[in-house]
Amino acid sequence: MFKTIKRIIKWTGEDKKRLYLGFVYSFFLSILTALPVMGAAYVLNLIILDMNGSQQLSMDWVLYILAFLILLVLGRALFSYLRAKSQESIGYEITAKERIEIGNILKKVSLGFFDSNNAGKIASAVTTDFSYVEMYGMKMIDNVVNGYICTLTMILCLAFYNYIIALICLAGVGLSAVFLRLLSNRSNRNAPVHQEAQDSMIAATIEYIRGIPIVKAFKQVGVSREGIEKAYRKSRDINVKIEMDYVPANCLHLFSLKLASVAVVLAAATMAAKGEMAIPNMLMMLIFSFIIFGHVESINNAAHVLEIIDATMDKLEKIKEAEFIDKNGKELTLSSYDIEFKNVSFAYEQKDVIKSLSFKIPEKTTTAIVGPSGSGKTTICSLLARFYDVSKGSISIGGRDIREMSCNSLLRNISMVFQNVYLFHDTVYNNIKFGNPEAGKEEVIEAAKKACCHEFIMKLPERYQTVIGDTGSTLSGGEKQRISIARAILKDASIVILDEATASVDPENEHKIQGAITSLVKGKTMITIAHRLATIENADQILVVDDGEIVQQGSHKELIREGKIYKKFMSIREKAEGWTLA
Ligand SMILES: Nc1ncnc2c1ncn2[C@@H]1O[C@H](COP(=O)(O)OP(=O)(O)OP(=O)(O)O)[C@@H](O)[C@H]1O
Repeated sequence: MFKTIKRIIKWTGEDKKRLYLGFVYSFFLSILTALPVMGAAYVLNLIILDMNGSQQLSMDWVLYILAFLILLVLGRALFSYLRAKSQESIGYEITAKERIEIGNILKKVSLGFFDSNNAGKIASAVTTDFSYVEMYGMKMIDNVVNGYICTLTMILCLAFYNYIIALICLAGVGLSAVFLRLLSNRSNRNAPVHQEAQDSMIAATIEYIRGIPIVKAFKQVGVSREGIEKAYRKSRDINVKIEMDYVPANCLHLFSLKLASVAVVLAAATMAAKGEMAIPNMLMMLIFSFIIFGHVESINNAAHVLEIIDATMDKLEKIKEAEFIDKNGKELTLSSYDIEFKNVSFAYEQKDVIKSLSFKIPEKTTTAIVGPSGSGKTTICSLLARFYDVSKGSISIGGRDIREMSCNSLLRNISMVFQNVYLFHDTVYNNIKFGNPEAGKEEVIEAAKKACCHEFIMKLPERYQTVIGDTGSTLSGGEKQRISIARAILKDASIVILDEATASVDPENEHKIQGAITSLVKGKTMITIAHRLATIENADQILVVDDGEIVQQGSHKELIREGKIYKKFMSIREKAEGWTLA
């Protein structure tokens, strides 16, 4: 528990001073909590002495004390405010910074990182897990550190009146600390298990929401719900088990505090009965002991949350340790755009996917990559964009190895149009402008016109300011594709990587998409994962990939002459498109 507190304090960085200042306010707060009780006991004592006739009560003196007590209460409110002001916002400020930092890290890691860290794990780390740190981090530090400050101050005040009662309280706090340690150890063991169950639950929820259209289409609602129900049930079972695991240590902790409370009451009452302690002082002791044990009880609650925070910090540190794919990359400006793959091999974890591949793509030419499903076409493009690094060999653009370049300077030269278009939940305008944040309104509209989208955008309710539904759900497939092409046109990069849609679109949309692509690739070096016959036939060069190797390379005519896999592939495409080759 204290290790986690030290860790959180370290994590507060520049705000550490504010945190420490909060501890100082807390110390004064404790004194201001103790003084009114002591003052009240003193006044009560005077009243009793007056009633006994042993001392005359001066009303002026009582009024002074009452005014002083009011001042103390106001002072308490002030220090409470100052403590909250200096400490409570720290958690929110730091987590906001951390979230931004993690967002930046995620942009720079290899895509392989996301294969081993599923979306649920990352999403829960930056949302739910982080909210524990955000909302409870400072509160829990307050509970523990300020709780102990207050406890020790109160015990010192008690010792001033009666050292036996102070010792009983100290013993109660000490004994509870032993059980607190037990509780802390259990929390330490259970927190990662709790988080894992939570990660699976979030991953299952994301999966369920993403899959809803397919589920509806196949009328498989029951089957799809099985996954999330299983994850929810598992989370429930784990949480119940964890709670049960806490019960013994929790009960022992509370029992030790209650036992100490009873001992305080008995000792104070005995002393009062023997006339060794005045009744008001006895009442004051009891109030003090309740305050002390109340603080220690909240430390118990904090122990559990602090262990969850500790596990969260472990998880976030792991994300932060992720290696940047371009850690040695420089900001380079390219002057030519010939692409060369030299003996490139690549494996996803253990699976060899690209095997010693070599080819050249001259600047401003078009290259079509064809091949069976799973042969490695997408992987080749991902390697060129450096979503992953090659395992062997090298890829160069304009004679520079892409590993010398930062991802920013590399991707500045590449536009990508994916088959599965991703549009942000934002306006049409911003979705296009994403291609070039510096672009003005005219340029955005110009790009939209070239990509044949201007017409349909003008028919949308808010035109360019229409907000696109989640992942573009309010637009047709062809419209989404054209918006993504407009985005790429606006980027105006020298290399275009295009994954041609496999799904057939209606002839009008097909025609418009082709028009948009023609505008996009004018004067560029283009690599297409090609499915349409026209694209393949018109390419300057065709690479036929099979099982991660280039099995044929050349122009359409050359490859048809060679026959082999290309001819077979083309005849399948012809049948699909209803063409016949001359
Ligand atoms: N992230 C990944 N992790 C592990 N294996 C992967 C990953 N992505 C692709 N693969 C595997 O690598 C091989 C090549 O995949 P790739 O997507 O490059 O093929 P493709 O030719 O583009 O296929 P398609 O035409 O079906 O899109 C396949 O066997 C695939 O299962």
